[in-house]
Amino acid sequence: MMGQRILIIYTGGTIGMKQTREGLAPAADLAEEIRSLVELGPAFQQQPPILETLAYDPLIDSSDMRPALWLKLAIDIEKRYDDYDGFVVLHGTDTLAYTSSALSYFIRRWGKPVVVTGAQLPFGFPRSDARANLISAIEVACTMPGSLAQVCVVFGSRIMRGNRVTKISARAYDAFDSPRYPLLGKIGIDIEFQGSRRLTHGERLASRPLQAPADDSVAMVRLFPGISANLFNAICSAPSLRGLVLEAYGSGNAPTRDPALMDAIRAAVKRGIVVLVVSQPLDGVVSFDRYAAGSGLPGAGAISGGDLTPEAAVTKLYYLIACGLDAAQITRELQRPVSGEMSL
Ligand SMILES: NC(=O)C[C@H](N)C(=O)O
Repeated sequence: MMGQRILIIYTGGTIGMKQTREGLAPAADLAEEIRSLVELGPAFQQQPPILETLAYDPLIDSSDMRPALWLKLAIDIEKRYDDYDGFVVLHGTDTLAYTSSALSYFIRRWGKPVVVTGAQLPFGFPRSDARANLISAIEVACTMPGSLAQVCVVFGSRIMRGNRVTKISARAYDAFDSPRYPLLGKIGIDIEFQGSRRLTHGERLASRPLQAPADDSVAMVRLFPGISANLFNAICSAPSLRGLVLEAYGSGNAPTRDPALMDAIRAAVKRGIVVLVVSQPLDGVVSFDRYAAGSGLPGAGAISGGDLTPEAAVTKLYYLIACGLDAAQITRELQRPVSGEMSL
């Protein structure tokens, strides 16, 4: 029997960086290192996987990631979907949670693992996590049970649903967590999958052609004590704005004693801007009826994002815009999951 065929797409990030005078910067020779990778886990001793690589040009620090690139990544994977058993995406950690969320929506074929990973230290550095993360990602791509196959993030000791992760550390090797949803599995001496985290896909939108969404069609605002209607109006006056993620306090609370702010939100919604509310705490869920202070936002026409992470919320808005939906359709689609990103 042949080994699994895995395509490794290298987008950049610390995992393949080299030291330059300006600091760490992406370098191209990681693809060579991957090809010569022999130190694969026990799962491969009998049947080594067939690894192929696709390196992007230019390689980027993930701070340069853009919505159009999510679409390109999704198309690159979809085009090759039948040729491989699984996909590994090597990505910088800074915006990895956005990309893994975006891929869970933008890739509209299901049934194969798409594993996103990266590293906190470059491949060649002593004590780097790059090799371990890469090998774990390949092993997960080869062995993930079909019933569990989805866009996931493998990093440090955790296997997580792609649209549930958030970066929690710029220093620890366990840089990501899935605070609002259980892990898909754990990486220790063995890789242990949690078989019950099966995913049901919303297939409704899969036939709609995707257009790269404009960068400035989505914005994100985090509430803070002192936030003013003026500031909110200034952001919402951008003519291209279609959707706004509002990071509210706790279970969706906002300063309801500031009628000007609530009026500004109401006016934005009236102009066709979809306002999607998520919760600021790592382990937060929007539940507007818990506090009186939670009544302001739905009263102004904002929509609950439930337990969506901010990353999954922003990318979902971009995705629904990429599907060509209008404000009423976007509002409707936000109430249900596309790809397991929210609990109902
Ligand atoms: N650890 C990393 O990969 C950070 C890097 N700045 C990136 O996101 O590309």
